[in-house]
Amino acid sequence: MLGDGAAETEGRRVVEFHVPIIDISPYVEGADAAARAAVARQVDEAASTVGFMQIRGHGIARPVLDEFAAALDEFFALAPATKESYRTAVEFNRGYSPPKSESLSLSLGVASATRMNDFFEAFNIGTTTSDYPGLDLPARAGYADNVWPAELPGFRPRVQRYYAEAARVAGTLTTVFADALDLPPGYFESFTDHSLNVLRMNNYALPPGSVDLDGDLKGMGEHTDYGIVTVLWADQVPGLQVLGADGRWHDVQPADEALLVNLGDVMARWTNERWLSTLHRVMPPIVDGTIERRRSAAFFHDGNFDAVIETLPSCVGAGSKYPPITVSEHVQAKLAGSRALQPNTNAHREAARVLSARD
Ligand SMILES: O=C(O)CCC(=O)C(=O)O
Ligand SMILES: [Fe+2]
Repeated sequence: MLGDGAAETEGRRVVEFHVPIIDISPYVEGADAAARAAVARQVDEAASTVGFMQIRGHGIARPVLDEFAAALDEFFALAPATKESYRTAVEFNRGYSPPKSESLSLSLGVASATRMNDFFEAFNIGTTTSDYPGLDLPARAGYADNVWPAELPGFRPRVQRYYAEAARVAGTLTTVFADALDLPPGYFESFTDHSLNVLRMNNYALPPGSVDLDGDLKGMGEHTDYGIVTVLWADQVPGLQVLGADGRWHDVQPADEALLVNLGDVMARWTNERWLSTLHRVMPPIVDGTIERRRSAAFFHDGNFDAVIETLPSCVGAGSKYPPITVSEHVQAKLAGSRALQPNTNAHREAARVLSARD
């Protein structure tokens, strides 16, 4: 029996849109099996119905988050020409991305009317070849060197501190996922022991009066994240919208002390869409006719570049919806869309969902 407000569409329960808050401290603190199992059940429910959740009890100390936010402010306050000097070649997802230099909807092969209407600016860091000296990982497959702003000596240690914490939380989440999917403990370790990770720090800000709010302007175009799981820190300012199973966009803001978590395409492929790689976007947060500044930082845990992703045996059911693919092949196709503006022709399932969304 389905409860009030629930219905069934194509075999999937459609529940009223809600991003649940889940306390993951039983996993962070190593509590007993029963407490962990209760967390895994909540994660399975959220992953199967919305693909987004909020986590508390993640163990990231308040000062680490505050220092990280302060570092982000310092970087984005630099002069435009200084920030520009930290751009890297488009094939490397590193350094500075100025406003309107990327188009996230092209990562799905969906062209927007003006193409370049994503006004976010970003600074990216990620896993590098030198993090795994024994493995000889290819820079071109996503392990490019980081760049750091020389003007701000305090930026690097504060960002790296948060990055390490976000990586720890992502690792804990994959432990929860193995339990939630009834897989052997540590199942995902061999797919993530030299994981492509990227931290994208986003700044959504345009000087008052500098914009024509023509309805096509977006903070960040609609997209699904590419990898296994994303840990998202965000200001409590409106802007983020998530596509619900009802085909409508819903506003989402993090609760106090919570981080948002959403699943990416690799997880949807592994689970044959038992779990969702949910579409989301950022609309301009307009307050009193002006765009209100908003910051976020997405930590993408994508998996080893050479990991082959094929449907988990427990999720094959009536047949796989996706052929096997390596993490690198998938991520590079998506990045070619968003950063090099070559529409991704291999994302039919997600593109169809964007085009059918009711605004
Ligand atoms: O700014 C946000 O809340 C979302 C950012 C996002 O979706 C991304 O960086 O992939
Ligand atoms: Fe995203």
